[in-house]
Amino acid sequence: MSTTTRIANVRPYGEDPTDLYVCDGVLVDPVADPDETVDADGLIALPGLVDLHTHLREPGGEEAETVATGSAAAALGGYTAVFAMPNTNPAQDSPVVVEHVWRRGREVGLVDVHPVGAVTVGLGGERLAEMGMMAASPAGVRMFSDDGRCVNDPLLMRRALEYARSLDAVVAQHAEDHRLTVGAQAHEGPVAARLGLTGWPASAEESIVARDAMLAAAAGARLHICHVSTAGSVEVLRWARESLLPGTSARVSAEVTPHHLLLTDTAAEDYDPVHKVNPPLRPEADTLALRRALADGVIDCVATDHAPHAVEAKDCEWASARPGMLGLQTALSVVAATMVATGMLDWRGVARVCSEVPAAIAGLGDQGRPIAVGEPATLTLVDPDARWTVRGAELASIADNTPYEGMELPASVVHTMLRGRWTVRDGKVSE
Ligand SMILES: NC(=O)N[C@@H](CC(=O)O)C(=O)O
Repeated sequence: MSTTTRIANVRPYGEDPTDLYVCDGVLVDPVADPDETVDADGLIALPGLVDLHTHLREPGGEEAETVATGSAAAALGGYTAVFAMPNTNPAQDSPVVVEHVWRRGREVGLVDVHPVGAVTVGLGGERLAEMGMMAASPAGVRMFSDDGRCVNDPLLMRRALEYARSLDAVVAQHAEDHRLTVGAQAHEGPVAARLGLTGWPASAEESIVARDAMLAAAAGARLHICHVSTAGSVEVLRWARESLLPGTSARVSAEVTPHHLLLTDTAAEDYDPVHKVNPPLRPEADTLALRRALADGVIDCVATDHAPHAVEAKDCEWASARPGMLGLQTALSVVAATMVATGMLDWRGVARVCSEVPAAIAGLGDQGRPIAVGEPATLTLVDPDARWTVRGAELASIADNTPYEGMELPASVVHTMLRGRWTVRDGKVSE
């Protein structure tokens, strides 16, 4: 028998309080005697968050994260769908591996897990992977990326875009010209020079963004730029939108990570590898340009680049440490701190950049939907007035490499609902 739930006094998108009713996984008209009432006084309802950029590490990196622990972190962070990047071991470059990750996601059932397919075999940058076979697998892959590596060869990138177009898929590029970042450890600038760390120049990212926008325009294909980190990339994207793409069938979208909205290159001054990430943290002028670009739509959405690493990979000297930071459980709070508290986005804007737009970029039909009768009951309920202190050891991930350790952040996720089922209640994963 169907049960009905009333979510009482909730504020959709931060607007006026109302009651939402849920039955059989969808939002329905008011019901006289609901089976369950959840008091949501003071809470904001957002459509469930969608992350286009997550590293779940399974298969092969289970000492840092698994589909189960990463799904728990995602649900606790308010996410209802995540895209799992293919730099696993073996890589997600074949139908069998993407299907494995997709099935594990369904077994765990806390969040929709969409495996991203590799563009090239083994992320080796030499031969295209079986993109068509991955698209045809039960995982239905529609996003391809070599994330962690750039598809550096322009001819291979062109072929990938053309092939993706025929599959109605998007290529997500990790924009880094590897010829310009050999040995790079931190943003190329005065801070890295002072610390004696080899620099990662902004132009290594910006030149690939420009090149790939042109390749996408010529191919009439869909390109997504991962983790945009510089003011120059924003200007290239703005130019592509205004001058290059009109009149073509191409689409170019872009994401920014929470850590690039909040943290700057000076974080490396403590030489703590928890602050080492790819692309590197940039100077404050970039951070502020990224916030403005997210507010005005030149950057389309937020993606976490959740990158768990085992202790051995981080508890070492800077140069040997692996790049990457946890992000799933802190993303919404960092967006609240950088975009809402600064007045640059309201909660409707947060719904747009953390749910609606990423769902549209990935072509998800049943996520990022309006909070309205007849729509899926896939929701995140947020306490905008809460403040909490981040403790890596208390996060659901196996790894604890959060750059926000000990930091007090605003806004917390209280409940998460996936198609009418609570995945998180009162800040805890539902059994
Ligand atoms: N973003 C990161 O710093 N790390 C990513 C991959 C990458 O290097 O982009 C990871 O998989 O750890």
